[in-house]
Amino acid sequence: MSAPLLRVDDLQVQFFTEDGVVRAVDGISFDVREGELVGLVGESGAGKSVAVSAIMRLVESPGRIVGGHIEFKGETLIEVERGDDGESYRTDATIPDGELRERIRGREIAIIFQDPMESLNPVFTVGGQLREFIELNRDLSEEDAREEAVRMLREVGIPEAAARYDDYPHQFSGGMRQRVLIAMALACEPALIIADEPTTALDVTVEAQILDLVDELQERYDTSFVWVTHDMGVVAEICDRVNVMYLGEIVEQAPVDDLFYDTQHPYTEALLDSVPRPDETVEELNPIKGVMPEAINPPAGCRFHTRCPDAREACKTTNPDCRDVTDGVTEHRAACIKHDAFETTYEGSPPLETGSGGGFDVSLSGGETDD
Ligand SMILES: Nc1ncnc2c1ncn2[C@@H]1O[C@H](COP(=O)(O)OP(=O)(O)OP(=O)(O)O)[C@@H](O)[C@H]1O
Ligand code: NI
Repeated sequence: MSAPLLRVDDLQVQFFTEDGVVRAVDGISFDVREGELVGLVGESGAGKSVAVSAIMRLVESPGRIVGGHIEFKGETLIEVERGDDGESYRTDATIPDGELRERIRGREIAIIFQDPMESLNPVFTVGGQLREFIELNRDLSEEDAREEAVRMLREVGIPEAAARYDDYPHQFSGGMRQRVLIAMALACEPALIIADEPTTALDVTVEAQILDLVDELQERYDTSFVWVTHDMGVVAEICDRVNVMYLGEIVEQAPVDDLFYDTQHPYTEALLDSVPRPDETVEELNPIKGVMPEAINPPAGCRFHTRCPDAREACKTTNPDCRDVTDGVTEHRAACIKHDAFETTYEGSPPLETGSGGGFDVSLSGGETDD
């Protein structure tokens, strides 16, 4: 098998706040192969956005990448090691800031955010912004860049693209603005697009259109994607492989079908039970019990044990790594000591009372209760 396009190895990102250190991303590893669409899914606060912004070294202060190694096409986007003094520092293998900005960002790796208004400038026309971006990044003349911009707008399904070229962002609907951002992301034909909940703010019909578009474009351009979402329906529809995050860690990692039909982690099970599934009609949805604990002071042992229906005494002390729990062929990993792959005392350990009493139910959309 060829080397992955993107390899994230033991990434750790922390925020140094007045209240203490937030372990937002706490040692995650995953990779993305050519042409693959890889999902990053989990509740609000799991660390999804921080993880993807670390790939482009866009973590904002007081946050810092304090450990790990990220490789893209064999180049080191970042490598952080801990020195003898306990401080973390970038190794010499890490490519310099200027090079990352000029050679990688936008050209090789593009990012699409949830809110297009944050990425589009309201005082310039949509077409003008797209044209300028193409001109800057692809060494085209103004005229050629303009033509290319119109072509890209057409490509992402903007009706009457040439006529809409001179419109301002506010004259576009939310879905149309998101299409413009996709056009901008695709404009340099990057090898990888990182999308952080780009459809979350859209209504379901528009979301479905955008997801179809992404599917189609992915096939045509063979672009790889990292797709951040809290929506298992979106995962089912577009992902090839999936990473499930909980409190800064990846708890399950699998090809999408295995994740749905051969679920190995109780948190993933809970996630699947809490949302309507495309493949099943259920009488009633079961929201995940309890509130996700704070990343500033995560529970000892398995971080999910405070809400886990399968939790036992042993789960209070062992924080399992994410390891192969099935046949070793499908690359299906989970971080749960109930599996034989973990030689622990789980079997003989007494069950824990969790989740069921008190607390309140959380929905995936970010802490609102559904009442
Ligand atoms: N600037 C910041 N300062 C302090 N803590 C932060 C900062 N940004 C993020 N965090 C913390 O990092 C953790 C991960 O946040 P992140 O935004 O990555 O979650 P997420 O999975 O993307 O959630 P959502 O689905 O709501 O977007 C959270 O505990 C969050 O409070
Ligand atoms: Ni986020």
